[in-house]
Amino acid sequence: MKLEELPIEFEQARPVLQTLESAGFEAYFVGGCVRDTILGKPLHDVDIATSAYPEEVKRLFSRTVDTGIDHGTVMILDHGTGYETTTFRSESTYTDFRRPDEVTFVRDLAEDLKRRDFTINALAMKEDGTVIDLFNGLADLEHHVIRAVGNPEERFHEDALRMMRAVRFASQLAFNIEPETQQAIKDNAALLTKIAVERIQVELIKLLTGKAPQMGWSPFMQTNLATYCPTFAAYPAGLSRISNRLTQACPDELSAWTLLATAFQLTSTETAGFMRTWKTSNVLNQAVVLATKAAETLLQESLATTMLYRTGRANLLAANFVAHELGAPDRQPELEQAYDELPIKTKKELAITGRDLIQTGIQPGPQLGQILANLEQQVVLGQIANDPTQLLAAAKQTD
Ligand SMILES: Nc1ccn([C@@H]2O[C@H](COP(=O)(O)OP(=O)(O)OP(=O)(O)O)[C@@H](O)[C@H]2O)c(=O)n1
Ligand SMILES: [Mg+2]
Repeated sequence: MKLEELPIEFEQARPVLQTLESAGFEAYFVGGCVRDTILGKPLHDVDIATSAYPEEVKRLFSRTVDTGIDHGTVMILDHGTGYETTTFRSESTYTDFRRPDEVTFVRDLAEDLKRRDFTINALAMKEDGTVIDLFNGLADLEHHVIRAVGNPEERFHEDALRMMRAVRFASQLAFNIEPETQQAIKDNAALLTKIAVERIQVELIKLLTGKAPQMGWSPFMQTNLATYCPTFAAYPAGLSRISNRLTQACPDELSAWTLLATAFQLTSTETAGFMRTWKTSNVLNQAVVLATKAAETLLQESLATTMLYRTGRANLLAANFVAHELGAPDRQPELEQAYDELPIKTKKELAITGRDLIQTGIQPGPQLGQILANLEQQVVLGQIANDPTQLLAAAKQTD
């Protein structure tokens, strides 16, 4: 197969391949960029593999950075925004189910491709668009199949995260996992416990935000990968709820986490602990706690004005998505309207500050905080205008 018209990203990287080739080396585009081009999907990074050893690559270009030199990866900055170029590798034994014990550089493309995870990811492309397909990746792309390269068991022993990659690609591409590959995941699912939670998390979120989430979620459940994800084994009912209900891609990471916490029926404290186990950022954790609370409320009743205010716009949208997926009516337009009509959106917008109150003679302290909080609530509820004169008068009355 030869692709006649290549996306602009390849055109820009072409001089890198040409330089390597004129020096007598082989060089190819590899991995996700080839797969996504054939699928007609937009590219996010262009990876290059070459027979040149790292030192040889560095001699051929004037500006390079050793981004992963031990693994053979050099960043070439001579053209465009920079291209990661990795020397063909053949990896030996894997004792920890994560990384090879040692990396051996080789001159042969086939050696490199046969240690890659799935046939659709083991395609290489020359700079002229010729596709090298040693493992029938093109047929699998055409038939929408995720199949391990060679022996699936070996591939999952090399890196157990690949089992999560299988289910996330199934969701992102709406592909089916080939039965032997799926069976090998089931047989080896427990190896997931060897993998860092940060790496699992990335794949889990890609699964939930993928365009066909059930195509990933269903093998994720059937192979027991779900049970070996941190914390998940404690929530069988919540997991089934997602299996039975989820139909749409989560619009973002916030919605994905909110979906999990809501389906698992976590309290705010439990949600915060759950997110800490998954090692997500504090900013995201706080948002998920608020959105989960709102989603749980939306599943029972409508949201009070103070809750709209406390939750915030982005968290409300996530809460509505999740509540809707889990069976509540879609209230997005009315929630957005109600939120946009709030007289103020944050405390910062309140027309007076603590300092203003102190200037009128109110003593600093907890009582002042309480007065301010009451005024804030009254403004949110539309009981008083957000006007300094009126707010100060009301403050004096309560003092
Ligand atoms: N555990 C892994 C991770 C990556 N790869 C190989 O390295 C390539 C690039 O990896 P990565 O960028 O992580 O994945 P992509 O397939 O490019 O997918 P994405 O679109 O998410 O970047 C993959 O295509 C695959 O050939 C692999 O064999 N095993
Ligand atoms: Mg990639």
